[in-house]
Order: sequence, then C-alpha cells, then structure tokens
Amino acid sequence: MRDIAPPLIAVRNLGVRIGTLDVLRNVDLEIHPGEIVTIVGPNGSGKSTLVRAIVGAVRPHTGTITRSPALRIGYVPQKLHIDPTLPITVARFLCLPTRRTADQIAGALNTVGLPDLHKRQMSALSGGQMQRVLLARALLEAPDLLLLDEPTQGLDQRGSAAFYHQIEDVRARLGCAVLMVSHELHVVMSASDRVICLNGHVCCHGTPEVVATAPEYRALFGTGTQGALALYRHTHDHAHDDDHPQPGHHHEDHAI
Ligand SMILES: Nc1ncnc2c1ncn2[C@@H]1O[C@H](COP(=O)(O)OP(=O)(O)OP(=O)(O)O)[C@@H](O)[C@H]1O
Repeated sequence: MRDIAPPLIAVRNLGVRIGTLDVLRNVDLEIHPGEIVTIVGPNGSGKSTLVRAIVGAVRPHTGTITRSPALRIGYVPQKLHIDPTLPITVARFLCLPTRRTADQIAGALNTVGLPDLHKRQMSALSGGQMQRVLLARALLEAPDLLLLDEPTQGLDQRGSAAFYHQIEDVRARLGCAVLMVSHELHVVMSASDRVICLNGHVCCHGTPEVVATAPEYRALFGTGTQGALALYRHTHDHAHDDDHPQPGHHHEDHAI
C-alpha cells in the first residue's frame, strides 16, 4: 500500500461555543496537499468561525485542530476596505507588510492574471481585480494552504466563476491546497474537489455532485440551482490520484 501523505490540517470533533451559542459541534475534516475544498452553508452556519478556528483566531471549546509542522497559510479576506483618498499603487500594497522585489510582485500578478496592473491605484480597481490583488498578496507568502473566506462577495456570477477558475489555475501552477468558504455551490463547484456542507455541524460532504443532490443540502438550499450547476460545471481533465481518500458519500465512516 502507498503511504498516505499526512494532512495539512486535521480537525477532530471541533466544537466552538460563543457566549451560550454552540456555533460549531462535532466537526471533523482534513485538508490534504493540493486539494480544493469548499465549505458551503447558509448564513450563520459557522463557516467563518470554522476558518477562524483553523487560523487560530478562535479557540475550540471541544476537539483539536492539528496543523502540519511549518504550515504556511495564505489568507484572502472577504473584502478589504481601503480609504479611497489614500493613494497607494498595487505594487506598494503588495509590499505591505513585507517588502517584496519587483520580480516577486510581477510573478504574483502574472499568476493571478493581472500582469499590467502594478502601477494602478488600489482605489481604481474593479471588485474582481481587487480580489485578484488580495489573492496575489496571499500567494507572496508561498502558501501550502490558501484560505479564502467568501472571496467573491460583491462579484456577479460571471465574475465569481472567473475568480474560481483562477483559483484552480493557481492550484495547478503552485500545487497549494485551497480551503474556501462560499454560499454559492452552483458557482464554486467547477473548481472544487470536495464540498463540505455546514450548518453548525457537517450536514453532508463529498464531491460537488454528491453534495448538490444530497437531501441534507437540498433541505438547506432547495433545488433551484440545478440549471446554474449545469451551466458552470466543466469537465475535470485531470485524474485524482489516490494518495488521499476522496470520500464520495456522507455515510462513509472516515474523516473528511
Ligand atoms: N464574535 C461573535 N459574537 C457573537 N456571536 C458570534 C460571533 N461570531 C459569530 N457569531 C455567531 O455565530 C454564528 C455563526 O457565525 P459565522 O460568521 O461563523 O457564520 P457564517 O456561516 O460565516 O455566516 P455568513 O454566511 O453570514 O457569513 C452566527 O449565529 C453568529 O451570529
């Protein structure tokens, strides 16, 4: 049997309580090198709390979160508010807080598909360009794991789809794993290897197709996204290696 690469992140029986509210309970998940995992769930289902627990900003009430040694995480926030009166170019912004070389900046902007933008004012960026610049900044950390908390908020569906395709491209080029939060499964699914549907606990998980048709997911989101699912799904032209389990169904009895 081949060795299974150790997970970058292993979450076991995680519970988070805020005040008297049990925001998360019994959450198990693993993130393996190079995979794209999306957390979907309705508003208030604990998605951001789970991400914050993984980066260490929220303390577990129960359970454990194990990070692989020397794990580098690149974080892309939902949104970044920049004072529009503050003049700052994209290149300067990418040097905050760590100074980068012109080559590093050019490389990161190339990777996110914005090769000519380094002199542009941050205040002049479109929503989609801003998200890509935030992604470029995260990539400058040379992350093993990219963490994105609703990175396409404010983008239209076409912009969101383009952004998620960019994420797939980044994964293919850099080999980093990606954990992202979204409540638009119909848009993110083309870019996801696995989806975890969260509602305080893990309702169901598996490939995007499995989750989209799971009764637990449909109970939360209804069935109205099926047309859009067909629209945005594209064929993966790579085979998943079997270095790590790719659970296909929520009844399987192993960590996700
Ligand atoms: N600092 C806090 N103080 C009090 N309640 C909180 C705090 N952080 C989160 N909560 C509560 O925990 C629950 C989960 O919040 P969380 O932001 O994790 O959900 P979410 O799934 O990311 O939601 P959304 O899709 O709306 O961003 C909500 O009921 C929220 O009100």
